[in-house]
Amino acid sequence: MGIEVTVEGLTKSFGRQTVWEDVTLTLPPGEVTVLLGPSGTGKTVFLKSVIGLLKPERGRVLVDGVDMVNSPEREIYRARRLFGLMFQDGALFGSLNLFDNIAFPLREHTRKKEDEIRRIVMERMEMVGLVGSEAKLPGEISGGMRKRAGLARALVLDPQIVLCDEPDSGLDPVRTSYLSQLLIDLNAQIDATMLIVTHNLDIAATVPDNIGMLFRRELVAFGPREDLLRSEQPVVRQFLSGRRAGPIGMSEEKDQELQDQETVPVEEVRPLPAQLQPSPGLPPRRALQRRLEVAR
Ligand SMILES: Nc1ncnc2c1ncn2[C@@H]1O[C@H](COP(=O)(O)OP(=O)(O)OP(=O)(O)O)[C@@H](O)[C@H]1O
Repeated sequence: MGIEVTVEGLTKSFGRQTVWEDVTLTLPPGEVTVLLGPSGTGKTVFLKSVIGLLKPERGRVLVDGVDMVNSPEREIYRARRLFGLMFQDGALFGSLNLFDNIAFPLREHTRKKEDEIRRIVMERMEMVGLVGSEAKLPGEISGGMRKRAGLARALVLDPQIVLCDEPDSGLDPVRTSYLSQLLIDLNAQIDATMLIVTHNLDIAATVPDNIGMLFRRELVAFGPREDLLRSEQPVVRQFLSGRRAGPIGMSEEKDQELQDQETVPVEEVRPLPAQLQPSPGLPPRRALQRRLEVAR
């Protein structure tokens, strides 16, 4: 089962530049959360802070009793084993074939024998639809395949928390739909807590249980998918509709004067898109069952 991640009063700066401050949120166990925000608002910095690769100046990130900000490095290192991390470009080693890339964390962090490693790698490659491509080099496959390989590699150590940084970047709309389904299917299979950074509005609308949004150095919104998709908050509405009128400008913050001159177009009321369900044959998502139990 996925592990809860609790973020309390987190503040991160680089020199005099505050990236965001006082961020507080909870990622419930096994639930999928999408983190949105204009470019440069610190989404990647947030992921790196959650896993303890960057050190915020204030606040805590609690994971399985370890504070990923303030605990001793040894404990943070141990807790990091609970995470699977998928970077934007798949971050594969160019000289290793897909099998060896995906096997890498197992060879590096465990003492498993080669036949056990083969079993796990093939199982993960099957999950992401890459069986048959074991011998290919990253340079010989498409961007979408590289992303799926990055995802398979993020899964080999049986993570209970999966962090994905823009898993859709560079993918065409059809591949992005497949990726959305893959993320939900993986969640149904492994029940890991997932945090996905994306700019893709279809993913935001159909994949997560929760959505958060960073803007102007703050977490300006966080809540259930349905609430965010229906939100009347100008910055959330603007981002989700992709229009120019609103508080977000080309360089993140728009001049108030300019904003006052804008006429915000009346949006047609669209039905709320349904959340994706696991593919036929897969188990139901346990996180949703847990939510229902809590609501009873
Ligand atoms: N190691 C670092 N040292 C100094 N500044 C950094 C460092 N890493 C990130 N930043 C700054 O922090 C800010 C947030 O960067 P980040 O990459 O997290 O944004 P983002 O929201 O993920 O952007 P995008 O959507 O474009 O990927 C940027 O201004 C960036 O220049």
